[in-house]
Amino acid sequence: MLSYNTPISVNGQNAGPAGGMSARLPVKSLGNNGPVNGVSSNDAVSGTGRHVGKEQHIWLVTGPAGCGKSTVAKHLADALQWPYIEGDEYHPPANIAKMSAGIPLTDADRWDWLTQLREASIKALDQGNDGVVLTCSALKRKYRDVIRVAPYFTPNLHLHFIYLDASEEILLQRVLARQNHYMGANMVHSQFEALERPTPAETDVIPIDVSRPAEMVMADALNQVLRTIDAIQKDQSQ
Ligand SMILES: Nc1ncnc2c1ncn2[C@@H]1O[C@H](COP(=O)(O)OP(=O)(O)OP(=O)(O)O)[C@@H](O)[C@H]1O
Ligand SMILES: O=C(O)[C@H](O)[C@@H](O)[C@H](O)[C@H](O)CO
Repeated sequence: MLSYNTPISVNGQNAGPAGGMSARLPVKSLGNNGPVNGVSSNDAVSGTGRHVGKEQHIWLVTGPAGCGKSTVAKHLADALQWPYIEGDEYHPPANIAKMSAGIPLTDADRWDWLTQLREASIKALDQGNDGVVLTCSALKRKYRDVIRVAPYFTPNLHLHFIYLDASEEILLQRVLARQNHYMGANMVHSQFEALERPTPAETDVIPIDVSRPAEMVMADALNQVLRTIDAIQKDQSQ
């Protein structure tokens, strides 16, 4: 029986770094809904945006608290003019209360949140966007597998993860320096305890070293995204 504790094999989603970076945005018709927090459904077009032969992309920016998910995801969404979904905004109040109190979330606390994020990204694509960028810690392999269900039965939908990699010490410094956030520095260690770094077998994950300055990280992430999309476009046109 398939359970959330059983990693699902990933087939054919080769989103790893690829050659042929384009100087232009590689997507022919970029969606123009602009960055939004909390994508609402649009019944008039729901279901008509997908399955029409164009390539669509979900980019999930992942990593522990303070690694720079929001910073990178906003940059990508702005550059690509795609909707931006902030994963933290989808946590139920009970999860926020727990994290604010310094209590790490459990698997049970995260399942519905992950499913909602997956559904929200699909809604954004149903609205006709060519892609969507979302943030989600996705600390464990089985959490990433929940999102990996999104492109099932939809060959033109491509799911990619960016994993923002830095040491616990660096993230502790960044969270300590941050003001007015429910996730306190006391939570950073528990994030690393839960973390299962993506392995090379997870070929849909692009790791990015975020010990570097933010501008360098954002530029690297955008380059990797453009190269990956470009490679897929070329592959499809052959
Ligand atoms: N490469 C970087 N170098 C230095 N500081 C950074 C870098 N990236 C992000 N920051 C800063 O680190 C802090 C955390 O960044 P950000 O909020 O983007 O992380 P996050 O992963 O979304 O955090 P959380 O999941 O806890 O909401 C912010 O103050 C941000 O300005
Ligand atoms: O899975 C989790 O434990 C949570 O998603 C956290 O990672 C926070 O929501 C996020 O990082 C904000 O600090």
